[in-house]
Amino acid sequence: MEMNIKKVLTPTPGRGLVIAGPCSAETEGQVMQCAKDLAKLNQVDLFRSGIWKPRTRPGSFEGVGKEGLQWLKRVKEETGLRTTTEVAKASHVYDCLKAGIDVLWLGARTTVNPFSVQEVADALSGTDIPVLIKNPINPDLGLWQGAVERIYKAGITRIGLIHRGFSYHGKTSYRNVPRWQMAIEMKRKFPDLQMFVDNSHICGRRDTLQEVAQEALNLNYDGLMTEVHPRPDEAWSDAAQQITPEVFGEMLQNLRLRKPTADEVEMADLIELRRQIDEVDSDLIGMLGKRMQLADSIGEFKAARNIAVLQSDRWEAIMAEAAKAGAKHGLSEEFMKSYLRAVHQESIDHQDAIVNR
Ligand SMILES: O=C(O)C(=O)C[C@]1(C(=O)O)C=C[C@@H](O)C=C1
Repeated sequence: MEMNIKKVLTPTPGRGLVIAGPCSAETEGQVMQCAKDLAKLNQVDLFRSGIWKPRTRPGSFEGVGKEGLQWLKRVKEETGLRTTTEVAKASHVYDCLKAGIDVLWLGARTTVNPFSVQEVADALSGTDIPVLIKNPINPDLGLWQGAVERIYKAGITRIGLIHRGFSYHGKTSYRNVPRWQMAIEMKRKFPDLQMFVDNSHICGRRDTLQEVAQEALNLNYDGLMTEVHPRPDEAWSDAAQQITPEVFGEMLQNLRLRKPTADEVEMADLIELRRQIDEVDSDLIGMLGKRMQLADSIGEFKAARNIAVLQSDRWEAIMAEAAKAGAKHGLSEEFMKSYLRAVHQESIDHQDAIVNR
């Protein structure tokens, strides 16, 4: 789909874009205090706060509702900070437009549902308010892409992406695993869309916020969305991941913005290193091709003798040996596992084609 996308926020040279504010607007006092403290940092581009909170189970704090929009209006009047909040229904959009909210965002639980996205898109039609779109809860790039397309088709041209990580059933130190490759793929599909990292939802805790924000800047994200609360421990939602404006200010100080690419002088050295990488890649592909030819021969052997393609004991042995060899060369266990799984599947596919002939 041909798109003419514009920036949601205009960057200040030399620093990344910053969206910050409490997870939820709780009281007028809490919102105003947070906004005033953040405004003092002089680095915040947009003040965020949840007014309607989609909670997993009923009974948790579900947001103050419409009343909170007036507090955001006051934030803008008294601090000059532009404001943003989450919308999930047509009525939310109308209320926000009436209250003069500057930017809207679609949450992960909305992006996941095309009916909801379409309802919001229809309500947006005829307006030109910028919209940020969080990734869906599950790692389905199509849903994220679909949400962008629905909002764009409604006539919105200032659209951005928020990477908040994905639900994961296994053991992990993240609240929502980042799966950076999904965001990278989204950037590849939509190079003009600004990309923000929601480090609060990826981490779910305070001590890793900085590390994840830096990782995003290393990957050339445009900025971050972080949850900041004047008294994080007392927050009515997501207390564990919120930090004070002061700690947030320190975090911003410590973040290093990266240049998008090398300048002309640096480029010469980079070109030589890239040439060497191309050579190694070409060798690796040649070796993989050779490996698959051997798998084909084993496939012929098995076809002639009616032997199963999968040989679990042999594969276990290969995995164990390769993990050790990989470690010696500085390759992580995680990388070795996914590399070997891909090789094994390709080998099985090759042999399947032969034994099924
Ligand atoms: O050794 C075999 O029997 C093979 O088929 C080769 C191979 C491999 O690619 O290394 C592929 C499938 C088996 O599960 C185990 C190993």
